Amino acid sequence: MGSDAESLVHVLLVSFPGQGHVNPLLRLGKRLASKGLLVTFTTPESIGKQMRKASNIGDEPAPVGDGFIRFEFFEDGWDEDDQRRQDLDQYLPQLEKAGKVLIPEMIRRSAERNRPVSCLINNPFIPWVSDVAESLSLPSAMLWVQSCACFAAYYHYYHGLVPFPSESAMEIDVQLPCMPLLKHDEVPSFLYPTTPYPFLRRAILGQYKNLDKPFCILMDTFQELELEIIEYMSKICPIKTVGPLFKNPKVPNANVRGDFMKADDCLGWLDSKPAGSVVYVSFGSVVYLKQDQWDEIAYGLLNSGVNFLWVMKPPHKDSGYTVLTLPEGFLEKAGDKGMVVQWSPQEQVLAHPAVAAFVTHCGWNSSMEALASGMPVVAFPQWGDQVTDAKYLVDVFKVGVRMCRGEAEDKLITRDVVEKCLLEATVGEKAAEMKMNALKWKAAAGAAVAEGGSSDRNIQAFVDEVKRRSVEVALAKSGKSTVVEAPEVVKEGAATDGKVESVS
Ligand SMILES: O=c1ccn([C@@H]2O[C@H](COP(=O)(O)OP(=O)(O)O)[C@@H](O)[C@H]2O)c(=O)[nH]1
Ligand SMILES: O=C(/C=C/c1ccccc1)O[C@@H]1O[C@H](CO)[C@@H](O)[C@H](O)[C@H]1O
Repeated sequence: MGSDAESLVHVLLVSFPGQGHVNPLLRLGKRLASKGLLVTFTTPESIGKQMRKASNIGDEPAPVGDGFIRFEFFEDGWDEDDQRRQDLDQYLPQLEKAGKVLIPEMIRRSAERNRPVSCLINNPFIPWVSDVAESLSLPSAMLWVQSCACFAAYYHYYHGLVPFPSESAMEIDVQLPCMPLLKHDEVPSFLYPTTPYPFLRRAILGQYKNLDKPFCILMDTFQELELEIIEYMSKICPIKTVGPLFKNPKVPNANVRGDFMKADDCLGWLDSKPAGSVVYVSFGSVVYLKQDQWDEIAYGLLNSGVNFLWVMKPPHKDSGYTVLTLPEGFLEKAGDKGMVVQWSPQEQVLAHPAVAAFVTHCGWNSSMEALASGMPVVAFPQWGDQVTDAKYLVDVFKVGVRMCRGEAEDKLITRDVVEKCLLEATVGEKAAEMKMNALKWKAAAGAAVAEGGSSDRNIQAFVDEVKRRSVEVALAKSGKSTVVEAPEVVKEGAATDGKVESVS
């Protein structure tokens, strides 16, 4: 490593190995690096292998703006093809067991190589990272990768602050402070008593047990988007909004990516299509539909006559899902009107002028990417935060039409409904209105991350705080007492009124 990188304050980012977790944490990493930090990004080697294969991840730190980002993966202690990784109730404890040994070792090695770690940052599902930080007397922060509205919903559920659907009252609506009334099926669906995904509820709520440990909760949203609930929750928790993280105005650095699969080339095909003529269809990295629903979407696309780019990702080999197929003759009937890929360069697709609307499962990354790209959506939520995101996209942000309600609905959405929604989102008055709203959000998102915008100021304040704490950590480790008057100004000696003291 060059001496430049060694002189920088070093933060370690630890990610749960899911695409929807890696993407925002890596984007945060790039943003922090661009502001002059050395960032190490880590996640289990099982995913590290895929990331190396899909993207150009080298062994050397990559320069990003004023700083650097590097990757170092860790073994989770299971064989490469262990199927238990698909079962979170088994995998999360294993990850914790391995991580609690290997992350401190990684930090020790770093210190030996003259780049001591000053702060740890994790994303949900792996709250033990804050315990590791605490055990090493290091500060920690957490990046929440969903909306602030969902953060608030889980918070109120965890602390029993308002009634949620329960076995005795399944269909009650939920009123949270500073939020619109959520119908029972607009509450994050892992909180339903009947959810088939209780392991995901446990995984998410695990973070709330440790919520007092991180000194800062970073969020991939922006103040102007969720103003009231952000202000409300900021009085309870140390929240800093830093989104949309995928927009890095100063240093796009497209070379550092965290895709688990190489994206298929579809941009040339999009280039050949007229402006605003294509519908982009993708359900993220985890959701896998049933074959009959897939068929209805296929016919809905054909019948609507729109051009379409459809992501049909292969299921994980251990997921137990059967590989989906397209109806017989589908591709021939679609001809040049349609393209089907296994994985797309989604950020670029959403920014492409040929794309008119996005049929999405409403994962938070996809939702933010759509909003920040000025892209209207057809909301097709399946579970978890997606049902709440869909409510916001359609009723609050007013950039979408609703194609379904999600987990509690449990019914087949027919080809006629699919066709109707596609047309509603692409032609006519409503489509124009949604596009106008989406463009307003795009401008607001751009302003939030531009120099001096709300998210940029928050990132800068966070970086300053990490730097300030890094001096305290270094002095504490060297056995000296410190007084900090202002960020980056450190004096040895006794504390006086209004000043922060830290003693080793
Ligand atoms: O073909 C695809 C599908 C998805 N994504 C990216 O994968 C992430 C999916 O995250 P999201 O929260 O939307 O859904 P999840 O996969 O976590 O359900 C987003 O950043 C997308 O841009 C992509 O790059 N190409
Ligand atoms: O990433 C996940 C879930 C991963 C998982 C599930 C089961 C077994 C192994 C891994 O969920 C997505 O997270 C996003 C960020 O929290 C969220 O916005 C999406 O809606 C989820 O699909």
